[in-house]
Amino acid sequence: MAPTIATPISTDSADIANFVISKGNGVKGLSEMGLECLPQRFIQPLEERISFSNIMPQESIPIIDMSNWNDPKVAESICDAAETWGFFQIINHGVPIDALENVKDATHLFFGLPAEDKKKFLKENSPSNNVRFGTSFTPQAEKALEWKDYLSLFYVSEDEASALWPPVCKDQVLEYMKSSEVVIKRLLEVLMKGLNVNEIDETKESLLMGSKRINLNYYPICPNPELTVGVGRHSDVSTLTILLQDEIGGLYVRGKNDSWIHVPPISGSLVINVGDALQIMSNGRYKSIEHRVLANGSQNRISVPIFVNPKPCEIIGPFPEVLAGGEKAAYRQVLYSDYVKHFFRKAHDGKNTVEFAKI
Ligand SMILES: CC(C)(COP(=O)(O)OP(=O)(O)OC[C@H]1O[C@@H](n2cnc3c(N)ncnc32)[C@H](O)[C@@H]1OP(=O)(O)O)[C@@H](O)C(=O)NCCC(=O)NCCSC(=O)/C=C/c1ccc(O)c(O)c1
Ligand SMILES: O=C(O)CCC(=O)C(=O)O
Ligand SMILES: [Fe+2]
Repeated sequence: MAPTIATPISTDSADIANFVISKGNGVKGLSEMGLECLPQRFIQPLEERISFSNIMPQESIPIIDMSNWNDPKVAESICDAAETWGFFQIINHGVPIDALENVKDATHLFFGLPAEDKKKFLKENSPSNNVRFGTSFTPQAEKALEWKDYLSLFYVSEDEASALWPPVCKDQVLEYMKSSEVVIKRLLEVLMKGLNVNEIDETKESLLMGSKRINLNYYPICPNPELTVGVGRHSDVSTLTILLQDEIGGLYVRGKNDSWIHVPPISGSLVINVGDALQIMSNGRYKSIEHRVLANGSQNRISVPIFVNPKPCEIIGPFPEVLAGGEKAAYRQVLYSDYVKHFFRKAHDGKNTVEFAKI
């Protein structure tokens, strides 16, 4: 008789949720048990799984060389990309390659920690609301969980980060955030000029980039990648998102007519996307486009998005400069922290978040 292999958990949904979410093992813990089948809790309805017939392999989001960022042609391509695609990649952006490599290494270091160490940063144990380790986006609101673990860090100050962020990654994350400040400002300046906003004064700075959140995402090898997702369809609630991905790939952006376009990894590049806050402030000129991430059956993937956001206490709405020519406001004035709470209280649901602010 074949020996029975003791499994550390049953496949019962409650046991799986306890092991993954409450015990701090994450989906990485499940993946490393060598499961042969995806547990039921992660199986997405058919319509949420990526069908390869809708993927456009010949299409690509723009790739913009930032070395001559003062060149009006570069500015034009940035504004065009933000209007037409909502997504683009930048190369020669000035963020040192070492800073990118170090933050990717640090992401692997954090997720490589034993569950007991990562558990200290679960919502219920974390020393601060600004530091959170978790699995999936909103497990309490989701019918099917996403195959993703994350560490989410809301930046308040260097001192707070030094005191509270996980020691294995905090220096590298802070260095990456600091070294990306220049390119973030340049992008916002260019995008604002395209809206007739010629100066980012203190008020505009707080509206556009008054807060930042950085997530370290870990997508472990999945036993049945075709049945689940790494991240479900959503648009970001940020002003702009600056995303660093590794060499694995798997991010898809919504194209025309229900199609999906892959964002191929380009060594040293950064993916930039418009978030809902910028869509609202530009009165719909710049678009926050739906995107999602596939699970992978053979490789572990990481990504590191920086969400550049309005300050939570700011009231956002279409800029007066955009409405000056008589254009009608498509969005009402909303308190940004109300907008974010609305986003965090529901499962990912494509482009629906922005309905909250529509007139
Ligand atoms: C977000 C709020 C408003 C929440 O504050 P507060 O009211 O004190 O409550 P809270 O208990 O911290 O969180 C409220 C809920 O949001 C959820 N939440 C908070 N932070 C996160 C997070 N990082 N990831 C997932 N859920 C979160 C919590 O689970 C809470 O749910 P519940 O416990 O009420 O059921 C506050 O922290 C704030 O104002 N932050 C500043 C602005 C900000 O952070 N903006 C976020 C931009 S992030 C952004 O653009 C995208 C993030 C994202 C994340 C995962 C993905 O998978 C993804 O695709 C995208
Ligand atoms: O992992 C990625 O490539 C994208 C993740 C994402 O969309 C997000 O965290 O908001
Ligand atoms: Fe996103």
